[in-house]
Amino acid sequence: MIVEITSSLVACGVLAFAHTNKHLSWNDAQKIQRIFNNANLYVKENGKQRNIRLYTKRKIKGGTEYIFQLPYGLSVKDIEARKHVIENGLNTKTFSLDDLKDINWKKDIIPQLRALFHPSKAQKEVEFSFDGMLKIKVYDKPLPSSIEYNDAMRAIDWRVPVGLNREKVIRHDFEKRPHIVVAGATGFGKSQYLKLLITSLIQSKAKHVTFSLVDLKGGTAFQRFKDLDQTKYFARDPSEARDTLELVQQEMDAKLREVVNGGFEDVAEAGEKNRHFVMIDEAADLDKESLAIVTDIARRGRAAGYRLVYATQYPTNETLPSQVRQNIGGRVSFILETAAASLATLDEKGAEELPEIPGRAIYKRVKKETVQCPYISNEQIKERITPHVNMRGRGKDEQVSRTEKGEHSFVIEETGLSD
Ligand SMILES: Nc1ncnc2c1ncn2[C@@H]1O[C@H](COP(=O)(O)OP(=O)(O)OP(=O)(O)O)[C@@H](O)[C@H]1O
Repeated sequence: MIVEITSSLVACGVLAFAHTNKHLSWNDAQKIQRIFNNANLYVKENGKQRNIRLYTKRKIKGGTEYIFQLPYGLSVKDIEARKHVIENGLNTKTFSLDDLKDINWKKDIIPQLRALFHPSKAQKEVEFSFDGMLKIKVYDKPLPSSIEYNDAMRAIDWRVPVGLNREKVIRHDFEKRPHIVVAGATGFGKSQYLKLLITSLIQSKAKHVTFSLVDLKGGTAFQRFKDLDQTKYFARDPSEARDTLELVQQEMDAKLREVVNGGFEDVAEAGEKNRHFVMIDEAADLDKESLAIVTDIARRGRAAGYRLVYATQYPTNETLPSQVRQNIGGRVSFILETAAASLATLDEKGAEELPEIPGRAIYKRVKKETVQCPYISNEQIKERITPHVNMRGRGKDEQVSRTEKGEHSFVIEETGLSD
């Protein structure tokens, strides 16, 4: 009897509270408009405040898309920079009258009310796009925090997986955009992503891909790939890196001459199938001479079939010179420590606001999107690359040589890499 009276009193209290505080039952479109207003995302025209206006909404997989009209003068970039404010607002601990229908009034009400306010209920994520109208996708659940790699995600031709959004695998096309930057604070998935890149290229283009691997983290990231048939150069300190890059530059020059002398614009037109990937992990540790060569590869590599993958934990205007940035068609950024680092990588803020989840990244070509990079285990890598590991006794016609200073660097005569 006492329990029933208490329950009824609490229920009346909750209903009265919800009724007098109508904002608690606002839908997401209303909340978004309110958040825009409070975050100064509006314009003033002839002394009047102009806000975003809801045009329509529609259900999408995992959430709802709201389509708004933007007032003249409100910039999409400004809105994107406040993504975290909008997400926080949508996830502020509130409940709607709808939530009350799940309450069992015959049971103890207090724990059920507590559960309603529990933060785990608040996990909405938003994504923006603009095509004349501002589209805000509100997802009820966040992207998975870990996705295991499987072969359905593999590279297709030179289109290499970057990660998954909520609908599909997003791939980077190295034929359309020959170079990428990979940036991220330590421990959030750069090396893991480079390993995925190499493995998936081996899976799709074993006969046509060549690697020059520059691993300035002491050889740890690329170690398992150094004996691949496809690995031509392997360097693990700044001096070996310089030697390697000089050799790569000479070869690139020769290839360019060949292409031009053949009367072609680039390797694609010349029908050349091979591509040479120069991958550098911790590019900030390159010396000045090496950085100049990397800049040259970024500038002239496309036509010669040379592809640059430039990874760094410290993206700044010095480590990412403007000539490199101008020629980079794709950027993959894991969480970064500062807005300045995000600006240096993506030309805009935002990577500093990513959740602290390894593998969570912003991928930017022209537009950007948030993805979860698949996780590939060392066992999975081994399984896929072992047939390509160059073992003595396999009777291959190979020759290991060393660059002048690089005791561990080697050159394998290119055999079996082309048709
Ligand atoms: N895509 C991913 N999915 C799930 N976990 C991941 C992913 N990428 C990385 N991790 C986890 O984070 C750890 C660190 O990743 P990784 O070595 O790639 O970081 P990093 O950015 O290269 O760091 P550092 O610059 O210090 O070497 C991995 O050992 C793994 O446990």
